[in-house]
Amino acid sequence: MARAFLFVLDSFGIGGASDADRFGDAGANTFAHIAQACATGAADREGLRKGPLNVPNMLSVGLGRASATATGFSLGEDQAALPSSFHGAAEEVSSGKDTPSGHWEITAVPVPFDWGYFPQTVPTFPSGLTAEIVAEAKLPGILGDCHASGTEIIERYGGEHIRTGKPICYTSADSVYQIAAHETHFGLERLYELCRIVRRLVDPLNIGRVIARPFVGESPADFERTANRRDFAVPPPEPTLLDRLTARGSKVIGMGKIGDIFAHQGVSEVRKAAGNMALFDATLQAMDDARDGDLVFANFVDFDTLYGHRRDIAGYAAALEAFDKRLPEAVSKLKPGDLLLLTADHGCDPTWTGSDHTRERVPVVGIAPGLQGGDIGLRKTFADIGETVAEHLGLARGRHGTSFYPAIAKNA
Ligand SMILES: O=P(O)(O)O[C@H]1O[C@H](CO)[C@@H](O)[C@H]1O
Ligand SMILES: [Mn+2]
Ligand SMILES: [Mn+2]
Repeated sequence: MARAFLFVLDSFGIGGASDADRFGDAGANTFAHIAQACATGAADREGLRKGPLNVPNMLSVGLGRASATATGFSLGEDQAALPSSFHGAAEEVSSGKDTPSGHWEITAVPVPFDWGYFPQTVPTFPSGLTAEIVAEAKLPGILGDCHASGTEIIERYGGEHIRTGKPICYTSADSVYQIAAHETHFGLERLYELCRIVRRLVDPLNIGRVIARPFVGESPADFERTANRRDFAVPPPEPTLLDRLTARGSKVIGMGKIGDIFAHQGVSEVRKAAGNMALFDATLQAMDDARDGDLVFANFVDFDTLYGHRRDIAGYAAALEAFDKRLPEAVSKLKPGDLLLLTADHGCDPTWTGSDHTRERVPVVGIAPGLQGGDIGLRKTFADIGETVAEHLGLARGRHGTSFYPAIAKNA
């Protein structure tokens, strides 16, 4: 049984989703398009990075082979696989390409129902909803009321927000109601309280998340979002892997956004840190703290928020390279019987149009010292990940997904 470590590289898709055209995403491929841009020098940035995408450690646990399974794209020469490493790709069955759907499906609870979405109109929010929010939260009104990129809308309305006290409300292709407000002029606690009110009011519309997007700065040139983002998600529709683990007394340590994504259900402990690297440090500490039967579940959000949505190819490539450099530190923490698995919750191809997520397959790669490892092929649902971790940690089978544990354990 030992321990399990699940790392989600938020938005690191590898293309090839069979239903991508339903989302307008046919051909989107976060990994391949970044790698191709790097190969041509299109992702060079002075002082940041240069040349071909340099991720040898992820390749050594099978990222290249996982990509080949998803679409046929592989990055240069095949890398020597580490002993006990396994690799494959997984397709999402949930109806949305959002963060909660991806994470819940990873924990063996796919989301078959359709979320509520706000239309591509201005205003985007129903007038009755806005009237209720304004009245209950005693606001002078709202700004935005449209689909937008979070950084651009702060640039556009940040000044007016500070002057008028009206929060900036916007949405995206995801099932979200996002609220940007200044940490001091509006107040961080007041923003969270507003989000709680909105959470309740959008429940009947089946909206997945209300997200507080606090920022600081005094002018468009220096407005900056802070690490105090908070997501108010609806709880998963069924008990997840996390609930099944905590119910039998195991500890689930949720790193970064994990607690919020699961509406704090099944998460024994939340540990946060600002930025991927600080989060990596905190995750290494959590790996030390985990006992047999425990799960450390980490979400590395910068890939998505800072680079995917911002369509910043060089930034995304540099973030992958920085993560890759640290991977051996996590691998060195593994003891016989442990399982480390790297995956993603959806794509966010920085070469794609717009600023939304992209429907993609995700990598399922990792290492399980003591097991044989090998090719796990193309999995039909992310839920296979959750069921594999469940079997590894000694839980009974769940209702969704098929464990690939027998495949990697054979001849161990
Ligand atoms: O543009 P920003 O504010 O980063 O918003 C993005 O973050 C949201 C939550 O992940 C997504 O729905 C997308 O809209
Ligand atoms: Mn995500
Ligand atoms: Mn996102």
